[in-house]
Amino acid sequence: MTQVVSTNSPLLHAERLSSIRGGRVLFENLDFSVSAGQLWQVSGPNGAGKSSLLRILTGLLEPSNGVVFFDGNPLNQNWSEYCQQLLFIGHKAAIKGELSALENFHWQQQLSSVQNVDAWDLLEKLGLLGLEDELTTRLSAGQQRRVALTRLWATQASLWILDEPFTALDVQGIALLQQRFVEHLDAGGTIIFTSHQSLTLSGLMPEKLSLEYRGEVL
Ligand SMILES: Nc1ncnc2c1ncn2[C@@H]1O[C@H](COP(=O)(O)OP(=O)(O)OP(=O)(O)O)[C@@H](O)[C@H]1O
Repeated sequence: MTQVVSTNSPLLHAERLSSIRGGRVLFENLDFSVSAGQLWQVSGPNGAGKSSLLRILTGLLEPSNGVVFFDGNPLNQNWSEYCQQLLFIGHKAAIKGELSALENFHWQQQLSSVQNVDAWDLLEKLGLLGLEDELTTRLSAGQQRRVALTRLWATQASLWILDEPFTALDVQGIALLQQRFVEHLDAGGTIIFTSHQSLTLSGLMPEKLSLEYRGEVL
């Protein structure tokens, strides 16, 4: 069951966020608010700073300037609550190549708060049945992505931050993931994701945050 934060303030609020990396200003003075139950898509060309922004929102990367608020408080003052509510899947899917799909699932289960889901049902849903004992490093890119995404069916986190979750998925995988988005949003959950593609499932109408590529070096 998704835990929904009850608050009148935005779930997540970015104030005057700036990021300078590799000697380039990626973005400056970004202000936006994400309410519980919303779907946000961060888009922009390669190198525009999408992953950097997501990592700042997760607290993994310090902004050069600005503050991220969760439930009305700066992240560092609300850290333990934030970690309980957050599920982050980065661009490089967090799976262990030396473990099988099944072992990866169990490993993830031990790391995070999870719903009681049947691993075999989940592997079947994600088209991984029959591959459960294969080392994930030997799976295709799309299959590895599917292993990483099993977390979305097992988590209790209400806020999902997902970097390129659709990468490498086939048509059926994309549809499955979009359906999972719908279920999470219907349950009051919140999703912020990056993608170069448009969502195809009707009913999924993300708020858009577009970053531009700024080539000038400081
Ligand atoms: N670890 C790092 N150290 C220094 N600079 C970095 C680092 N990672 C990224 N950068 C800089 O930040 C810029 C933006 O990277 P980022 O990954 O946020 O872009 P992106 O919009 O997610 O790109 P893509 O669409 O290719 O995934 C890069 O072009 C690079 O100059």
